[in-house]
Amino acid sequence: MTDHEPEQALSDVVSGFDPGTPAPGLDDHGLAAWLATAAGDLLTQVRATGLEGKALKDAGDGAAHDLLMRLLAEHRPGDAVLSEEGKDDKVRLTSSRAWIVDPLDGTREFSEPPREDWAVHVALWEGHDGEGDLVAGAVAQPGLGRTFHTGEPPVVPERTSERPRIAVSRTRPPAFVQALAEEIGAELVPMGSAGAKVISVVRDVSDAYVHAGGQYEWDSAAPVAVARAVGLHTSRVDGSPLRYNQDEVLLPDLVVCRPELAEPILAFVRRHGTE
Ligand SMILES: Nc1ncnc2c1ncn2[C@@H]1O[C@H](COP(=O)(O)O)[C@@H](OP(=O)(O)O)[C@H]1O
Ligand SMILES: [Mg+2]
Repeated sequence: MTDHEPEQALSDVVSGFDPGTPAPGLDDHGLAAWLATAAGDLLTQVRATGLEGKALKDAGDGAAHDLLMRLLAEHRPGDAVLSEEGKDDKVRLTSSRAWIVDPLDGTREFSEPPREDWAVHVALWEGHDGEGDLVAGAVAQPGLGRTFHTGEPPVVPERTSERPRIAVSRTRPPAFVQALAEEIGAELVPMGSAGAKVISVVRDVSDAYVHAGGQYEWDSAAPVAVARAVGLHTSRVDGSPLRYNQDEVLLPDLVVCRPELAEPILAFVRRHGTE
């Protein structure tokens, strides 16, 4: 294989990709799921081009972003969009509808086949003047062949582990979560992608996801919409609500967990902070 072959394969994949058309009259939940699934399918093809490392990460981020922007402009032309990979158009702050998308969450893990802890996030916020909330969301996890969304929220299985399992970043776990785990008798489950970690709670692969130290609205919007729809607890680590479509898109910490774990986790943070 010559060096330019992966680039040629990428160009063929991107130009040849056909997402099809959404079913007529599809509602916002269904559209979010359709969009996330389509971008996930494209990313799966991008991952098979032979690109590696940074070239693969950049190709995935760019291809998924371009596809989502094109499809949103086509199917929801009046709506604002906030994407990790795009310029932040502040028109979203005066729009009553803003899509918040992370075209490829867990970019690092995407570039490490066959890891499956990466995802596509598509969420919709509705409101006015910064007062509003998430109304729909979808998280595609192509490595699992599944898209989790608010149109058909899955049933969270009975908890299979008596000892709580806390999902944390595999590359930058917050230090306080180790102390938290010791205090509540939990074990840590390191994993990439904020979406994959929230979905691990939905799937009973973990019981909580605790993060602090940095993150943006797109990292958590769609996963949090799904987590709320299935009845999980979602908040900042100080217990206050997660707020989206804000002027400042930094949203550096969160707790998503089975409802019975919220109080022990939040009580630990009240007592010890996150430093
Ligand atoms: N301290 C931090 N500052 C900024 N972003 C962070 C962060 N920790 C995690 N993230 C973002 O949250 C997502 C999940 O991270 P992790 O896998 O470490 O848990 C990643 O999104 P992207 O892959 O979309 O960049 C990552 O960039
Ligand atoms: Mg992300």
